Amino acid sequence: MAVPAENTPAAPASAPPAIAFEGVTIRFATPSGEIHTVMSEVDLAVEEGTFVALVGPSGCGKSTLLNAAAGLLFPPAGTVRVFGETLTGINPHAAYLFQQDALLPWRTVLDNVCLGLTFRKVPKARAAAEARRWLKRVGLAAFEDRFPHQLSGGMRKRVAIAQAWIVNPRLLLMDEPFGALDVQTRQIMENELLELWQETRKTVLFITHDLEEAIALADRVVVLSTGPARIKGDYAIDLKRPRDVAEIRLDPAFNALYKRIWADLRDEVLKQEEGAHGA
Ligand SMILES: Nc1ncnc2c1ncn2[C@@H]1O[C@H](COP(=O)(O)OP(=O)(O)OP(=O)(O)O)[C@@H](O)[C@H]1O
Repeated sequence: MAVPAENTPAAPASAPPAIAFEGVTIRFATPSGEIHTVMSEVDLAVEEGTFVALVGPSGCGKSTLLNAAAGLLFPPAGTVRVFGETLTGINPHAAYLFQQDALLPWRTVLDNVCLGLTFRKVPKARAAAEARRWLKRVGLAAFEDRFPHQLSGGMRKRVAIAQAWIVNPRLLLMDEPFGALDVQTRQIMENELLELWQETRKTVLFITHDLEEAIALADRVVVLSTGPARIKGDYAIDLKRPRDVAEIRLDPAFNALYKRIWADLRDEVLKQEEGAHGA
């Protein structure tokens, strides 16, 4: 049975959240010069080691929130804290995975996976050895000399995952990382991500349009309202782990959670649709 996240035991006072948005407001100027408030006074704390999924209607500000967590944009009001420290530049603890992978097309798979270590001045031989270890871990040991265009979508995603994990980030920011994959590949990748997460227990903030994916993967699903975004709902997902994303969908508790969260999300999606059609 799901309980609201606010009813779950609090983390020890000594451990600050991995990421905390405190009263975060974000505005953009529109081309006509008007100010568009994307989110207003958002408070959200993500405890270290948890997997949190963010869902919300299209355009409500999910990616914007992730960009604020990455230190790619700074809110005019409110604070973003990372492991207790106010974020004032690029988040040094975070790795970012986008829907479109950001592999360099002119570099081999091995060189792409090495990138983060190379930037950190890790000696070449050590970086290559570590990259090979990661390529083995994601099942791509035989593909290190390939270029990204010679890989399938799922394989490119595995390279991107190895690229992110190799630098041992404390926080993974994932913006619909599997959105562009076919259904079967997506399920395989979701299970691989869960396996890796289970081993490493990194903090994950994961955006998805797909509520089923959110429930199957996460410890907690946060629903954002249509703009200006605020936290509409916050649900603890206490389904058993380890999980298989296909099997967990058959669990009656999964269905019950889906119904509850969808009731929240559906209202916001309808409001967004009405707004988009000028109702
Ligand atoms: N750099 C920017 N300048 C101006 N407006 C922006 C900028 N970035 C985002 N926006 C606006 O902020 C709002 C939220 O965008 P965002 O991409 O965060 O939404 P989202 O929930 O991730 O959308 P989707 O689910 O469709 O990917 C949108 O109205 C978008 O047009």
